[in-house]
Amino acid sequence: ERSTSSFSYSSYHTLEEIYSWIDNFVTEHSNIVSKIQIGNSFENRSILVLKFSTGGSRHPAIWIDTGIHSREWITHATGIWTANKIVSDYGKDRVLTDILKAMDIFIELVTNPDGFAFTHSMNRLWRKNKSIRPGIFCIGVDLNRNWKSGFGGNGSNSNPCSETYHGPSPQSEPEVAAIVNFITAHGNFKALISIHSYSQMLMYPYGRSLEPVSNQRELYDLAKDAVEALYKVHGIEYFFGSISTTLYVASGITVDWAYDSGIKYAFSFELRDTGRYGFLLPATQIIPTAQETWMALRTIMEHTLNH
Ligand SMILES: NS(=O)(=O)N[C@@H](Cc1ccccc1)C(=O)O
Ligand SMILES: [Zn+2]
Repeated sequence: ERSTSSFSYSSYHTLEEIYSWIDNFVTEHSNIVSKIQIGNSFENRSILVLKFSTGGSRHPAIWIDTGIHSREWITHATGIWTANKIVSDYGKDRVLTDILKAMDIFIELVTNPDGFAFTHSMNRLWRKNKSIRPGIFCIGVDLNRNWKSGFGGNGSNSNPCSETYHGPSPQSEPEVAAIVNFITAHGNFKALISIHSYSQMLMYPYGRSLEPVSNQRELYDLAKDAVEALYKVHGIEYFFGSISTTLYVASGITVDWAYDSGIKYAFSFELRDTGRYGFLLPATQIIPTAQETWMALRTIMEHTLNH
């Protein structure tokens, strides 16, 4: 493909198509977007991040990741649409323009490239990465259990054959280590949003325990505002609250690490639907899902800008 104008935002795409889109997208919007390789996956694929910046050296930053669980295809598709929305609305949407005047936005579209490639080639419902280790006879680690905060706790599994296998040690997986190293080296991230599917929920830490975070009231109120903004678009209802009280206890997760690292606005989405199609959400729902999710993301980013 030579340009993003022939790219269908209402279709699901392969890893190669997404990486090609990224190159075209950065070329076409080089004034505000750049591509950063933050590392390599276990099978040695590039791990790519889009940086949206209007200049400045170390602007406070917002992190968004999609596709950490490879079968959750609606999340990559939503991330791609969101990237295009940002460049389309910059200069037109006052809130977004104010955000980008003061902050940088980083989006990692394919956070688990090996798993994603595998969902296209061999197993559509693959969740984990594709790491293998001597003497271990099942493949992959759950990248949403491999983070240091609460590592190995309840809601993660030490059995390598489990779908929630936490891995041999915190950040053992290159896909997780790459993000930790990048965010830690940058040192000025104010918000992190990790996007999953499905269940229609907007959640914040902690997953590892029922203990409320120090700014729990603020996160509750912000989540409430965000899901109301989401609802106004297509009437889709989300639950919201802390992960452990809204969904289940889960340990070693992205947002607990982010929060404990000082990123006080840490959220995780579970996008559409509530189980009718689940991970196999029809492509006809990509754009409606992305449109409503954008309004929630914009609400969280605006709050981050103003606090
Ligand atoms: N997307 S999902 O079906 O895997 N559910 C997620 C739920 C989840 C999402 C964010 C933080 C902790 C837990 C999971 O990792 O178990
Ligand atoms: Zn998930």
